[in-house]
Amino acid sequence: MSKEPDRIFAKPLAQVPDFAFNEDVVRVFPDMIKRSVPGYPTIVENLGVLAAQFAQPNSVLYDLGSSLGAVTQALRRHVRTDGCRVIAVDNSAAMVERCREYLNGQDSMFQELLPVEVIEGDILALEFHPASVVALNFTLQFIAPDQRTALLSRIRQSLLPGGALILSEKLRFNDTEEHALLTDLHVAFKRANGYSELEIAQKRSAIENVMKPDSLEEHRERLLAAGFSKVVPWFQCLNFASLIALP
Ligand SMILES: C[S@@+](CC[C@H](N)C(=O)[O-])C[C@H]1O[C@@H](n2cnc3c(N)ncnc32)[C@H](O)[C@@H]1O
Ligand SMILES: O=C(O)C(=O)C[C@]1(C(=O)O)C=C[C@@H](O)C=C1
Repeated sequence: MSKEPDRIFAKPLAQVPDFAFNEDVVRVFPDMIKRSVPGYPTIVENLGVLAAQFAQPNSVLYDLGSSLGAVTQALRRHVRTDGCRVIAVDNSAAMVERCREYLNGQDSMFQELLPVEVIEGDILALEFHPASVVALNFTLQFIAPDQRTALLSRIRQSLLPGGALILSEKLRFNDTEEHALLTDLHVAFKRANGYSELEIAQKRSAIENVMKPDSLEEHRERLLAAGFSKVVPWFQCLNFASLIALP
């Protein structure tokens, strides 16, 4: 994986453009996400462990909004169920190109990995195969809020008995004090990871129009409305959490 440090917002920008998963972001993405999302390495590795418990024989495991394929690689490290394959989907051409290179690298280092297909496409337009595991790892927050229930309903309909959706998101909090505290602590996390006040402020304005976090209560209600029967949070670090939703 690229070790290039994220300096995208280090210099003052006359106007901060909306955040996009373009070539510049792709180059620094492993560093950016690790320094920005508290608990990210733990979530990704354990997503593989969880997936191994839900994977059903001869089914598909989806990594939706796969970026550079970190989740896909974890699925391939942990899932040994017969006849499973991974489908990774992202609508950023730059991400997909680099993801394919990284997965070729994983194939050349390890044997007996699950087969994988990387699709450049919109997850809102995807025809789902019967699936046992669907991962949305920090992707739903970039989907327009009015499209989220429809997407989750389609995922629910594709899920086989015994399968699961694993949904990781940045959270907002209905309680004003809780929201302020966890937001401040997230800024402290970024500062401790070497981001300057300018970088933190410019990144905040870059993502505010394109990334719309929900509260845990909103996630739970929406997942139940989409037909899931049970929602179980399994990880939270500051204002980032991951949930298991059962069909
Ligand atoms: C924060 S990143 C996901 C990180 C990745 N899952 C990981 O764990 O490393 C969000 C990704 O979702 C992708 N994305 C956003 N909207 C999408 C859509 N409608 N269809 C497909 N991919 C989308 C972006 O291109 C981006 O790569
Ligand atoms: O909330 C923030 O400040 C972030 O930087 C979060 C976040 C994310 O959750 O996806 C935003 C964009 C990048 O993909 C990496 C991290």
